[in-house]
Amino acid sequence: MVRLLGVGKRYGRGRPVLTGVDLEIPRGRVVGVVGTNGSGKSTLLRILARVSEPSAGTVEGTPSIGYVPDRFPASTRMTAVGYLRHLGRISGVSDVDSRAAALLGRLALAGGPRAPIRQLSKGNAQKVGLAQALLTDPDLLVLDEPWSGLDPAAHGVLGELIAQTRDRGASVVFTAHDEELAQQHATQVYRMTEGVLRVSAGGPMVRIVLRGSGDVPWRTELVSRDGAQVELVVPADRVDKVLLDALQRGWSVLGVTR
Ligand SMILES: Nc1ncnc2c1ncn2[C@@H]1O[C@H](COP(=O)(O)OP(=O)(O)OP(=O)(O)O)[C@@H](O)[C@H]1O
Repeated sequence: MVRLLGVGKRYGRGRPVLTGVDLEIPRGRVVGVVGTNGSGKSTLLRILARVSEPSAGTVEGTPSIGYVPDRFPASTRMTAVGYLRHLGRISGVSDVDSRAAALLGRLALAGGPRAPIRQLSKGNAQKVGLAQALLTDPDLLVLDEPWSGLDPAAHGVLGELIAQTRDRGASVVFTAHDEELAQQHATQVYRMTEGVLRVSAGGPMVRIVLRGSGDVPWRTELVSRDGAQVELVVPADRVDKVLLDALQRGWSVLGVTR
């Protein structure tokens, strides 16, 4: 349904934020993208949502899109239901009032559907953002860190909404910081490392902390580097190889957490 080929992104004259990203999102799939702060996840999602153009490569496919950015802009004077009604009418949604009320009810929006959006907390504004993205039954639902700011009850509802979207044959792409959470909800999980996207192994992951100097040769596994200390998240079946390789290169192993 959507395919990115060799997608790159650079803001102004800065260093590339995305490099050679190939990604195919077929119908009925849920794709999770994990990675550290600043690795390029939101940039990738903005390109998928068509609110940003890539600097290199191509984006194929023209699905209808529902997009929730990492921070839903909650500056409007409208009420939640008024805002959804307005958007629904622009998009030609026929039963917009009942759909909006049902979505907001399900997400348990604090203050109810007539709550003024400007007065909502981050999590509640996020719920209006989700309702807005789902209102039109899009072919592709793009969710940037949808779990952040949501309370545990809403976590469950979000999981159900993602599964229902998948079950009606649409696709979902989301970002998350927590690999386990991503594996729980996605059919396929990718890891973004400094703008390079790789399939994440999917099996159990192991955290390794090393101390050493010089280049880090395990780029796809790199989570963070703080001076001489490096943290990697490695698929369990690669742990022995990475540890052996690290010791041979003169790194010390500070910790292994399974
Ligand atoms: N509009 C912009 N102009 C210039 N640089 C930008 C812009 N948007 C993002 N960047 C830079 O691109 C890099 C990747 O940012 P991005 O928001 O895509 O990362 P992220 O993985 O989503 O991070 P986080 O987990 O913190 O949300 C960062 O270095 C960021 O500073």
